Amino acid sequence: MTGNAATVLAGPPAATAVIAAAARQAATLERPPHLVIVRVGDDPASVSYVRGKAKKAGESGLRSTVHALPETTPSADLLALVASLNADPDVHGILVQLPLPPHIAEEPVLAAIDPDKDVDGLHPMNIGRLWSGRPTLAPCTPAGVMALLEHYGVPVAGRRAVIVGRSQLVGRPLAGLLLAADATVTVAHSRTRDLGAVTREADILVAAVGRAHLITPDMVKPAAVVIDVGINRVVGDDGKAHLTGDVHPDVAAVASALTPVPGGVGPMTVAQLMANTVQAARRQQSQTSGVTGDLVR
Ligand SMILES: Nc1nc(=O)c2c([nH]1)NC[C@@H]1CN(c3ccc(C(=O)N[C@@H](CCC(=O)O)C(=O)O)cc3)C=[N+]21
Repeated sequence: MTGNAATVLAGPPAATAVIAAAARQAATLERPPHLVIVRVGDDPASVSYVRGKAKKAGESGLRSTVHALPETTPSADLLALVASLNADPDVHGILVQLPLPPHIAEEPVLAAIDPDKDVDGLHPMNIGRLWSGRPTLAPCTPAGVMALLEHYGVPVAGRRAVIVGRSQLVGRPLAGLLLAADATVTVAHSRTRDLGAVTREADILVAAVGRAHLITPDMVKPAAVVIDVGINRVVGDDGKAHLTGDVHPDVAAVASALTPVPGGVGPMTVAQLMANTVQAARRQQSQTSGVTGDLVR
C-alpha cells in the first residue's frame, strides 16, 4: 500500500450543487421540464442507469417518463417513437440510452432527435456546435467532468490536458469542451505509441477507455489532477463483483487530486443530464412565449 497524497474529488457534493442550480431554474418555468428516456432491451447496466436517472429527475423537480422497448424492437419503430417525441410540445428532453441492440444502427437514431431536445448532445448538429466553440447541449459525462473541475477550482486555461480514449460519448466531446476552456488538449488512444510518455505530459489527465487500472503511477506527472471516467465491473478477491476505474489506486500517491469510482464522474453525468434538460426546457418555453433563449455553457 502506498500513501494517499491525492485530494479526493468526490462527485456527490459537486453533483448536488449542479442539481440545486438546475432545480432553481426549473422552478422559474411555467411547466416542469419533462425528460423522456428511451431504453431498448434489458441490458442490466442500462436498466440500472436509467432507473438512477429517472429517480434523480424526480428529486430535481423534473418530470420524467421512461419508454422501455423490447430487445427485438425494429429500428423503424424506434425512429417513429423519436419522431412522435420530437413533435410533442410537452417533451423537452429526449435521451436514447446506449448501447442499442446490434440490429439498430445508432447514428440514424441519434440524428433523428430534434437537436433542441437532444439532452445527450450526440446529434451531429450539437457535435458541430461544440467543435466550433458555440453554445450547445454538451454530452452529459464530458460536461459533468467540466462541472467537476469547476466545482473544485481546478484551473484549465493554458494547462495541458491529456484524454485517454476517443469515444463519441466521452473522449471526443471532452476534447472539444477542454479546448473551448483554453486547455492544450491531446487525445491518446489504443494506437498511441508510448502512452506513458504522452500521459506524463498531463497537468489534467482523463482516463476514459474502460480498461481497469490501465493508468499506473509511472504514467502520471507528480501533482497532476487525474479524472477517472472508467466504470469497470470486476470480480474482487472477495469473489464479489464491484466497480473500479481506469486508474490504478496507487496513482493517489502521485497525483494531487483524483476522482473515485464509484462516486466521482458517474454522479456528475446524471446531474448534468438534469441541467441539460432544464436548459432545453428553458429554451423551448421561452421560444413559445416569444423571448429569445440563449443556450449558455
Ligand atoms: N445515451 C446515453 N447517454 C449516457 O449518458 C449514457 C449512455 N447512453 N449509456 C451508458 C453511459 C454510462 N452512463 C453512466 C451514468 C451514470 C453513472 C453513475 O451514476 N455511476 C455511479 C455508480 C453506478 C453503479 O453503481 O452502477 C458512480 O460512478 O458512482 C455511470 C454511468 C451514462 N451513459
